[in-house]
Amino acid sequence: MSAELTAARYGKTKVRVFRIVRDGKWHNIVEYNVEALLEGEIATSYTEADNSVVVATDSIKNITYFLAKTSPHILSAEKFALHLGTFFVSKYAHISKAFVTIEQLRWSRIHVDGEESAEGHSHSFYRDGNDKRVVKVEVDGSAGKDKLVGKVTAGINDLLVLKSTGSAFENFYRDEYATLIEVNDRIFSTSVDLSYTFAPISLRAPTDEKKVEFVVPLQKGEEGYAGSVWDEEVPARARKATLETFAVDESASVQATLYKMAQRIVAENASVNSVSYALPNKHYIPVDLRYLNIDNLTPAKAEVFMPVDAPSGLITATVTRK
Ligand SMILES: O=c1[nH]c(=O)c2[nH]c(=O)[nH]c2[nH]1
Repeated sequence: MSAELTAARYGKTKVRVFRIVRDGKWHNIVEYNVEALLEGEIATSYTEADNSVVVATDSIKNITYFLAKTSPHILSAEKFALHLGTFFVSKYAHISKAFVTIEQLRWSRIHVDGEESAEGHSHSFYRDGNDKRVVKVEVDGSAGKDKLVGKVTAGINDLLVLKSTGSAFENFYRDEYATLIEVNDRIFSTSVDLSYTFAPISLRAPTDEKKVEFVVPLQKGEEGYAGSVWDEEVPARARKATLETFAVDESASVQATLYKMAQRIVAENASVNSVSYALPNKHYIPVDLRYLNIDNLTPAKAEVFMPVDAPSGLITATVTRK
């Protein structure tokens, strides 16, 4: 029997980064969990115990903190991920690709009655949700270190939502295994995982010796600006489309609501190529109180429910621009 190495990628994960950007008395903050993985001419580190090709994962962590301190793009997860990926591929001749994933935790300004501005407090924040923004970046230098290509996927994980009506599930396939009762009114709850992709972008290689430069190619308003990942409004529009569609849709199924959410994100974001959702159907079962002669089962009378952790349905799909 013989076998060979067919894939190899390594790096650091769960690098926890908190950064303050001070603008006078106004503080801007971000909290990121960063993963940075590298590919390239590293096979011998696996096959021949040759560590000379290994940029230590400890160094990868150190670089993440170094750029968190020095990158002018730290407040944007997309730009910071692209900056970090560009650095690895530019700095190390034998590293051809970098895969950077950033999970951004929520911190929003506290609003204090009669104090500060409408934007909220200048330096006090709270965690206003357990959903995370997720940005996945691949920086590919395999066609040449001056021909860097960036591939970006971004989205949201763990956005928990529930609606107490406006959801039905009827006319599904019936056979001897179908025990589920059709309902024209039910609870619909899901924990949204959303991701959307942009067309690959070309990235400018750093021109300085230390390879720390990262130039955002074109800003909004500049000639040739293509939107794409540089459009900082995409995350807010995608979150709003998800929440609003969920709220107002008269849902025939998780599938049908998912499709409407994805359609709206594609329609509203010219640079988004495809949208994927993974929606667990978190079941809430009306408690049967017939043994006490109490009706808690007919939809209009169903008031007490048992939330079910497992199993849940899991509805997924990708909608791609034609
Ligand atoms: O919206 C739904 N989609 C399904 O595919 C499904 N299957 C099921 O049992 N309940 C539901 N609900």
